[in-house]
Amino acid sequence: MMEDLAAAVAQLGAEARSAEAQWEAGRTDAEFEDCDGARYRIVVVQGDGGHFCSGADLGMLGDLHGASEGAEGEALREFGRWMNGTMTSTLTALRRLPQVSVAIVQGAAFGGGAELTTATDLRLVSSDAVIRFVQATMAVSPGWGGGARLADIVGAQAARRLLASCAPVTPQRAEGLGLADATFEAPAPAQAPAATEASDAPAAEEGCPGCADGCCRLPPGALATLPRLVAPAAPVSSLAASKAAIPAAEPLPEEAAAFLRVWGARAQQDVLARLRK
Ligand SMILES: CC[C@H](C(=O)O)C(=O)SCCNC(=O)CCNC(=O)[C@H](O)C(C)(C)COP(=O)(O)OP(=O)(O)OC[C@H]1O[C@@H](n2cnc3c(N)ncnc32)[C@H](O)[C@@H]1OP(=O)(O)O
Repeated sequence: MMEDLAAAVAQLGAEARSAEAQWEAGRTDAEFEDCDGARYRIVVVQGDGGHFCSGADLGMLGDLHGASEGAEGEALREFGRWMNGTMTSTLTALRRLPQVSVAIVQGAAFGGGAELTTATDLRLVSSDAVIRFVQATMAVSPGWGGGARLADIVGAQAARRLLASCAPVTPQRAEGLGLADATFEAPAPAQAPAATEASDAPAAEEGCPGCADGCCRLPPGALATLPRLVAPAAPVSSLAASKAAIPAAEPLPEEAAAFLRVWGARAQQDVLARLRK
């Protein structure tokens, strides 16, 4: 999934740049003439099989963990560096495409999949969708560049809460947060996935900082990086200006550094060991 997305975004970017170059050079052919200098006007990101995106491959993460316990997780850390670099640059490239981009979120958008929802200009969220930033339950922080983008969309404090609580975000809550620009009825009756998970989370322990979403069960260290992840984004005047303002490198280098500090650490390895049982 990661390589396919990277290739598709690179292709779109190349076509948009070449179309703009042709337009400027006055060399437009029939295909471009009626499309304002670019072959595509809008980019839609949508999942299949009833879900938007389930994030990183947990089976592979479990295998990597098992294969590299003796090597102190070097294989896992190497994968984390590759995934962080590839997914952050791909989603930043998607975010910077000149076309208007729209995520159509149906079913689950979990972990990296939730971060993928932040990489488009707009989000249309189906009634059966659940968006869930589960990274902290795996003792890691956003690794696809989605922390800063989430703050840009919902504001820094709401982003901290979503990243710290790992709470399932329903379409209604997403609309209230501004994470959904519109909601629509799911095409077919579908059981919303994992929306009930919050109900089986342990009740907040006495003295928990007031979060009823079960953040008490987060592994130690999972929250250590969050305060630095969601720096307030600079105000932007227009969609074009907002895209031009996005640096081609990862949105927040410290977001990548924070991720690589916790990726492959003991807390994550303990979570992966439980997944393998
Ligand atoms: C920075 C990125 C971040 C990190 O690396 O820390 C991550 O993204 S970690 C991954 C976070 N994602 C999850 O925790 C999602 C886990 N999956 C689910 O909660 C459910 O599968 C769900 C809600 C996506 C779909 O539920 P549903 O009941 O509709 O289907 P199944 O659960 O039966 O799943 C069908 C089939 O897909 C396999 N599957 C689903 N998600 C993953 C995944 N992330 N990695 C690998 N495989 C996944 C699941 O095992 C089933 O396979 P099968 O062979 O049919 O048993």
